[in-house]
Amino acid sequence: MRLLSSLYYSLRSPSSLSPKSINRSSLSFFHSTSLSLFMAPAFEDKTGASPENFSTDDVSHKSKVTVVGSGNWGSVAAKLIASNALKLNSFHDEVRMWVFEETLSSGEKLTDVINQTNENVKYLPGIKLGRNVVADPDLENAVRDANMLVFVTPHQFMEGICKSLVGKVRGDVEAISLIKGMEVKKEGPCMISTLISEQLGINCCVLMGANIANEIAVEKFSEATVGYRDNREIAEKWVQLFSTPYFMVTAVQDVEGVELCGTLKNVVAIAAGFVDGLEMGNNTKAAIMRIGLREMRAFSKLLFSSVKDSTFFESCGVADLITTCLGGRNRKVAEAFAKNGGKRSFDDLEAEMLQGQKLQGVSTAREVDEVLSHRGWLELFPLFATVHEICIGRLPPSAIVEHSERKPRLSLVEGSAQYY
Ligand SMILES: NC(=O)c1ccc[n+]([C@@H]2O[C@H](COP(=O)([O-])OP(=O)(O)OC[C@H]3O[C@@H](n4cnc5c(N)ncnc54)[C@H](O)[C@@H]3O)[C@@H](O)[C@H]2O)c1
Ligand SMILES: O=P(O)(O)OC[C@H](O)CO
Repeated sequence: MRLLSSLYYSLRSPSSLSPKSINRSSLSFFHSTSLSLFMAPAFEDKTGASPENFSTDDVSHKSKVTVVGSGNWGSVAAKLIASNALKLNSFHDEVRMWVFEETLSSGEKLTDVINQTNENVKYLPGIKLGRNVVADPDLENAVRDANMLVFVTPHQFMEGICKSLVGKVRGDVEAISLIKGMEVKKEGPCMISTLISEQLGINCCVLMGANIANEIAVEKFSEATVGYRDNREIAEKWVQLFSTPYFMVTAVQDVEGVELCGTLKNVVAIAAGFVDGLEMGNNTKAAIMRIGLREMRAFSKLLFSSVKDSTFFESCGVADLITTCLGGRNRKVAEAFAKNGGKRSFDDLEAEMLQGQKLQGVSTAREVDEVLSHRGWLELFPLFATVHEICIGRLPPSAIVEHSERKPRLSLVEGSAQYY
C-alpha cells in the first residue's frame, strides 16, 4: 500500500515531478482535467483527539456530517468519515448515521446494536465503525444539525427519502451522493444528485469509484472520484473528508459524467455476470466490458454533452467498471441467474444471496431501457437493451453475446451519436 501511495503522490503532485524527467504535455495530461486535491490530514490534526475523548463542545464553527444510509457502503463511508472527523479540526467529532430501522433475528433493533457494539452487524459485520459514529433511526433528527449530508442508500429509496426531508435540512447544507443509480420521470432521466438538489434546494456533488465496500472496510488501497459542478472549494472539502492513505480521492468538474459512470457500470456488470454464468471465458467478458464502456460513454454524452472523455479514465470510469465486473454483487447475482437458465428471478436470488443488500443493475437496466425506448435509441445501445430483455425473461442469458454486437456500432463525434 505504501508503494501505491507514493506512486499516487508522484503522479498527482506537481511538486514531486522533476521538470527534467517529465515534459509539459505529460504534465498537462495529469492535470488538465482533474484536480489533485488529496490533502494530508496532518495539516490540521486535532491534538489529543481520540475515540475516548471526542468532544461535542465549542463546535459552532465546525462542519457537522450526517450519513444518510447505513447499508454495506453506507457503513464503510461512515467509518472513513468518522476517522477523519476525529483528526481534522474543521469537522465536528460526532458523525451521525441514519439507519433504516429493522429488527434483527435476535429481536434487537439494528440501531441499538450498532450503538452498543459500534458495528453494523447486519450490513458490515466484523468492522468497527469508530466510536464517534452515532446511529439514529429518526431521519429528521439525524439531519437537523448537519451542514454536510452524505447520501448513500440504494437508489430506489431516494425519492421517498428526499420527500420526507423537504424543509427539514439546514439552509446552508452541502450534500454529496455516493448512490449509483438514476430515476426516470415523465420529463426524462433524473440523476440522483439532481433529485437531491431539486427536491431539497441544495448543492450536491457526487463520489463514485472502484469501491467494493468490503475491501475498503479492511483498508485495502483504492481510489475514488468526486464530481463537482462549479464550486471547487466545496469539492476540496469533500475530498478532505473522505481521503485516507488507503482511500485516495480526486475531484473532477463533471458531476454528470462521474455519476453516469457509477450508474451505468452496474448494467455492464449484469452482462459480465451472464458471461460468467455461461462460462464463456475471459475474452468474452473483456469484449462485453469494452462494448459496455463504449455504450456508457455514448449514453452519457447523448444525455449531457458536457460529459468529458477524461472522466472515463478516472476511478469512477474504467476502474469501477473493472472491479464491478470482477467482484461486485451485480455480477455475482447475474452469474447465478444465468446458471439457473433465467428460471429464478433476480428478486429471489437477491434476497437469498445478498440478505438485505440491494442490487442496482437490474432496475438501472430497466430505467436505461425506458430512456432508450422513449428517445428512439434502442438500436444504438444493443448491450444495454439486451441486458434488460434478459432480466425480464424476454431473452435467454446467451443472448448477451448474440445480441450485443449484432447491430450497427456507435461512434461519437463531438458529442453527437453517429454510425461508423
Ligand atoms: N456496497 C458497495 O460495495 C458499494 C460501493 C460503492 C457504491 N455503492 C452504492 O451505494 C449505494 C448504497 O449501497 P449500500 O451497499 O450502502 O446498501 P445495501 O445494498 O447494503 O442496501 C441495504 C440498505 O438499504 C436499506 N433499506 C432497505 N429498505 C429500505 C427502505 N425502504 N428505505 C430506505 N432504506 C432501506 C437497508 O436498511 C440497508 O441500509 C448504492 O447506490 C450502491 O450502488 C455500493
Ligand atoms: O457490488 P456492486 O455490484 O453493487 O458494486 C459495488 C461498487 O459499486 C463497486 O464500485
